[in-house]
Amino acid sequence: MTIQWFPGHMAKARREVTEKLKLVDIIIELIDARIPYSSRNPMIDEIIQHKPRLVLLNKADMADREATKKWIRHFADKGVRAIAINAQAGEGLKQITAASHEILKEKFDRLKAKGVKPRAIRAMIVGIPNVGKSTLINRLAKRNIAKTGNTPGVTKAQQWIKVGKEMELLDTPGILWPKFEDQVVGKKLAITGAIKDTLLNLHDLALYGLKFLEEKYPDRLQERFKLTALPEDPVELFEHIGRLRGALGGGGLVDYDKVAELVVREIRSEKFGPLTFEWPEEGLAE
Ligand SMILES: Nc1nc2c(ncn2[C@@H]2O[C@H](COP(=O)(O)OP(=O)(O)OP(=O)(O)O)[C@@H](O)[C@H]2O)c(=O)[nH]1
Repeated sequence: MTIQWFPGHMAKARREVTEKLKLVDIIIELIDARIPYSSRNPMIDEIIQHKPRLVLLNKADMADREATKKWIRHFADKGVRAIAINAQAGEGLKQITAASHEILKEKFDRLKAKGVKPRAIRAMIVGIPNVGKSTLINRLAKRNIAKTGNTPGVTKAQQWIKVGKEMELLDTPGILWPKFEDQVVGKKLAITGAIKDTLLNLHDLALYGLKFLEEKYPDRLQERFKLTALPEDPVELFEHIGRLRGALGGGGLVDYDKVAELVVREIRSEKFGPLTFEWPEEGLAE
């Protein structure tokens, strides 16, 4: 689903998350393992304040394992617990309750010392659109609950979903807006499919993807497009791919639109294997 984010929507989304903060012990922040920086809401720290949090690197099946390990260490260095999961296949989900327990241990021990009866941990999932919030909620609930495509601003009665005996989850996730200002962030969101019907020029996006592959995964690029060498000129690369794949138009000329479409589609559908588009050592501004 695509949401056009206007200032009013952002204020409303923020307000909704802020209100629900009071109901929960912990925030489960869902991000995309392929773009852990770009898939975070730009104001997340400000919004959730000092509320304990667990970061889930979702879609880890589509990300570079090495990068995911590094990101987990990177978060740990900042004192934030992060876990890699695949919400679609239900992988890594057992760790969620265990990690939440650890994060909240002190708080719950304090309550216990005060004589408060032990209770389940209350949690809420937050994240930008398309990061996998509904998929995860359904997985954790073991049934179909969250409608994919909740729009911020549409309030309904809160319900709690039991996740085993030890956790309760708000049935509606907090949907927060993505980063917009930075063009490269926009490209990363588009190339991973977080923004589908992209306003970005498809040629630009394909070029970005090819350049990224050339820099980070040159072997995979060469292999897939049967390249003996990587051409300097992107036009040459487009020509080569077009002829190889028969992406031709009138007069047998290479159709650049078709090539761009093909490149973006193949990157999104993992034809180049699992890819991570940003690494912690790049020192992206936090
Ligand atoms: N490969 C892979 N795909 C996933 C994973 N989690 C979710 N997806 C897919 O990502 C897409 C978006 O998932 P949703 O659960 O609808 O995302 P959402 O965050 O609820 O999206 P909004 O409702 O727009 O806020 C769907 O096509 C899911 O099947 C995962 O771990 N791995």
